Amino acid sequence: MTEPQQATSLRVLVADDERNIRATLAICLEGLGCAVRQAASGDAALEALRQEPIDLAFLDLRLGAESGLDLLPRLLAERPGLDVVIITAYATFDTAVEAVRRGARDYLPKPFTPAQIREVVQRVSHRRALERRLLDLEARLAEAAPEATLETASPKMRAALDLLSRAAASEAAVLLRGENGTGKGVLARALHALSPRRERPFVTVNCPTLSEELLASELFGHARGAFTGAVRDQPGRVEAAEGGTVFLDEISEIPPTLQAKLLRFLQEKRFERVGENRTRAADVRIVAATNRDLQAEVKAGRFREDLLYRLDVVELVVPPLRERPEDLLPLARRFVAFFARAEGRPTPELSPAAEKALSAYAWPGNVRELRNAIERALIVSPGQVLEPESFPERIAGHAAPAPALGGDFTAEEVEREHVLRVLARAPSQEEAARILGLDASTLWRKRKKWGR
Ligand SMILES: Nc1ncnc2c1ncn2[C@@H]1O[C@H](COP(=O)(O)OP(=O)(O)OP(=O)(O)O)[C@@H](O)[C@H]1O
Repeated sequence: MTEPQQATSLRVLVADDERNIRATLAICLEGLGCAVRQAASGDAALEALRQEPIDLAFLDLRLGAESGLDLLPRLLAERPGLDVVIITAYATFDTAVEAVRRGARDYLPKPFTPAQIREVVQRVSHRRALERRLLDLEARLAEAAPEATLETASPKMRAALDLLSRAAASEAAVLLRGENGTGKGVLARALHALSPRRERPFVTVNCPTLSEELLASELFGHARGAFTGAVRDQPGRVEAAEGGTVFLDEISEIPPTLQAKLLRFLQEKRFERVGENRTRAADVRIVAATNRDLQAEVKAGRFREDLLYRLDVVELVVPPLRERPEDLLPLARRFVAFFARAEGRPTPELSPAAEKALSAYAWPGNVRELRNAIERALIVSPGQVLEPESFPERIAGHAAPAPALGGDFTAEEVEREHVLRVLARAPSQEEAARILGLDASTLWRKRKKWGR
């Protein structure tokens, strides 16, 4: 995590009718690295806010004849994110409460010390840095994967999606089965989005990542003191998802005692928080996913048969990527476009050899592996065409041998290979044309002929 932003870049307004106070505060704030504006009246303060993106204002409770409390909402209306600290020689509990009620962040009785000012400035800088970081993370999360597509040309996937949309309308528990990375999480979310519960929360619980106690608490919540670290009452995911869907990922990893609790919850929609006797009810739909053969787990005595039958009222098998070859290239192109956009560069093309390599590879890690391979390919290949070499050897190795000089290839095959490779490494078409000694229109015609 980056360090919270230092006070240096805070822009601070000091609004006080006493010149001495303004000057003292300004010196102190400048000493902390802030850029300071001064205002002797309410109008001057408003004007300063209009002109500059002020972060923090110290506002006197009595600005001459004006009331700082009345001015406060006007300042906030001018700049909604502003932090305001009321300063006053007439400190009373009531005015402090009223100031906070009207939106002040803090309240400082005069005379104040430089240490108090430093503390205020540090608090504000710290909070602002955290806010920015949160916004940044939210933006990056939204960018992390392209919108999942439910379009498919694969008959197997089509059948799975048809079943998904039929199941969505019902209340039945759904079990998604498929290898890692096939998109079970994506489909669980799609099921929720297609269901009548779509306006309510979709909440994921990742079963293998937690200890038994923490998983129980994650699902059903806990009472204060239920275990070490349980410092307050805490609702679980089941409560957080009220009216919506809970997605239990990797359900086979759920320990036996919790299997019993989950079974009861599926039967009665009732549960207790860990460490509490009160029985609560929740209205949620359960969707679970597994990459294991749960029948085999039942036979081996690791998974309760009655729970399995409650979970797989509708069982949906998500085919691995190698069994839906029709989806491979459309998905790959989608990822190429997505990661190119994230880097702010034009979308490169996949060369025929690269397409061939991608199509021939078995993708044991499924859609996730494809996504990661494309993300990496864009990093290592700045040009406009992705060649097999842009991909890791295990994938590139599936490409047909490239036409080589002096080999059994036609002149056009060699020329095509050469031109496409230059296009792949050149930063622009113009530069590629220059290297190849072709004019732009000839290069364009050749590309068109080769379908590039
Ligand atoms: N149809 C799709 N369109 C776009 N992206 C997809 C699609 N299917 C899967 N992905 C992407 O592939 C990755 C893996 O998907 P997801 O996590 O849903 O798989 P999973 O089967 O739940 O995996 P695991 O079993 O490992 O939890 C994610 O980055 C997801 O965004």
